[in-house]
Amino acid sequence: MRKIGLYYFTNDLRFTHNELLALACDQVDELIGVVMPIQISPFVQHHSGEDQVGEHRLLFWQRSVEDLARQFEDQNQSLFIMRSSEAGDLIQLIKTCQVSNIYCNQHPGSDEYELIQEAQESLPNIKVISTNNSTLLDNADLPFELNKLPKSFTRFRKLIEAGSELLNIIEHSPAPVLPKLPNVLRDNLNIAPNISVINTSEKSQISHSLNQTGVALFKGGENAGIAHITDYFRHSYASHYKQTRNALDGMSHSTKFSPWLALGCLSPKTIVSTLRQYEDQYGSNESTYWIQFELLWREYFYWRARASGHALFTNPQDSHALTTEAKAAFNRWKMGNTNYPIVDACMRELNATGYMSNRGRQLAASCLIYELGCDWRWGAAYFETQLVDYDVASNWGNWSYIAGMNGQQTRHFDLEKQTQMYDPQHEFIQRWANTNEMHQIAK
Ligand SMILES: Cc1cc2nc3c(=O)[nH]c(=O)nc-3n(C[C@H](O)[C@H](O)[C@H](O)COP(=O)(O)OP(=O)(O)OC[C@H]3O[C@@H](n4cnc5c(N)ncnc54)[C@H](O)[C@@H]3O)c2cc1C
Repeated sequence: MRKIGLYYFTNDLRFTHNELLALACDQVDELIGVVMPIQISPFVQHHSGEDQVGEHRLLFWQRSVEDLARQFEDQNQSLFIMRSSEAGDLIQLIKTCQVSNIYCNQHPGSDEYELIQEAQESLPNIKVISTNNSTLLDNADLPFELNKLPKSFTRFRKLIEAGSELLNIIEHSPAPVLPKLPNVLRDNLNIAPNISVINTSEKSQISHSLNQTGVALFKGGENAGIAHITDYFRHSYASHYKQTRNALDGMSHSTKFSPWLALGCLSPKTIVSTLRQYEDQYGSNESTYWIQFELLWREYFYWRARASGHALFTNPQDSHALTTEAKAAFNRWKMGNTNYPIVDACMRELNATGYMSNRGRQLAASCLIYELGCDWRWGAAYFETQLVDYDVASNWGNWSYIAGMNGQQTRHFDLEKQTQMYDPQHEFIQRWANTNEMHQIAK
């Protein structure tokens, strides 16, 4: 019997160096590639006060999906988008196309994970092949059971680094050859009303409006991501990363890999593999090590999200008790009008570009929680709507970490002192003080 596979793309929007896609192409005779639409949940809408995804995040995602769709077209295939991320729609599609195998990344978000579980429970004969397609490590690599994940990052990192072969990654996965689309779909697309073909020739609706209000700092898609890492490692930035990474702006002060990593346009294995090549050629130092160190933070939050499930989104100090004053402060924070100049500059940068430095994120989060007395989840939810590099595990994990959840110490930053350290001449603050100057991003 012919095997029909369905590849469900979530945060692994890439064609090459996609081990799971290569596996699917090897195992099935016909393949349907579908992308999950970008959406924010009612929980996030409620906590952020926003009813849609910000234009920068949406545009980056659209470009990434289009880039992937183009790679499908190059092999005379099509990439589809689901009309919704409801399990019912997915189940309907599986039944209509007589799918036997589903391939999907092990997403750290509990909603995404449950969707696949629901499909599997309703269709017990379906084979679900789900691997860690967006992390450095696989479940089997972990030197501990997931329910015994170390509480502290340092302990986690040391255990991983002790198994040194885990991080000696040499990548060699050729671009896959796609099986053809199932005949049933090719002959009549109308039989699957819950999906539509991604048309790469249509101009994105929002790109025009974006030019009026902000700056697209990053171009979505695997090709743009590969161009970015190639360019990054062509320079000597990696050899100075540790000294520059905390800067509030400057495109080369930190790697800016995060948007492509978040959507899976780039695999972290590609980055580590390229980093190793750079070290072989130009030598390793504390800075090149530190890029790996930061990628291990990403890894830590991924596994923490997997271990926590829904608990990642809870706050024992429920915000119902919070006053309307806190809500008003939250709205001012979102707009960059808190009267804490460093935080306002960061928030205006986020709104104008969809990006904020790591230092900026820490200060903005600390201010919302400790100066303005808001529920940390409001801020996490707002970041979710805006960040081009939004990643459920890194975002909610970092916020809960600063808020001192999970038995961790709280992280309250002294904004005055941080301004002295990271913006002593107030250049960054000035750049964003006047919203008319939003386009002046430091290069
Ligand atoms: C409140 C808050 C929210 C955040 N939300 C996100 C998010 O939604 N998505 C996201 O990718 N990162 C998030 N981060 C982590 C970090 O701020 C960004 O990864 C980083 O700023 C991206 O810029 P870069 O690629 O130049 O980072 P670099 O400094 O160059 O770091 C290299 C890579 O390491 C990883 N990394 C670095 N720092 C962290 C960290 N603290 N936690 C997890 N991974 C890290 C990223 O993948 C990054 O691309 C958040 C941090 C905070 C404090």
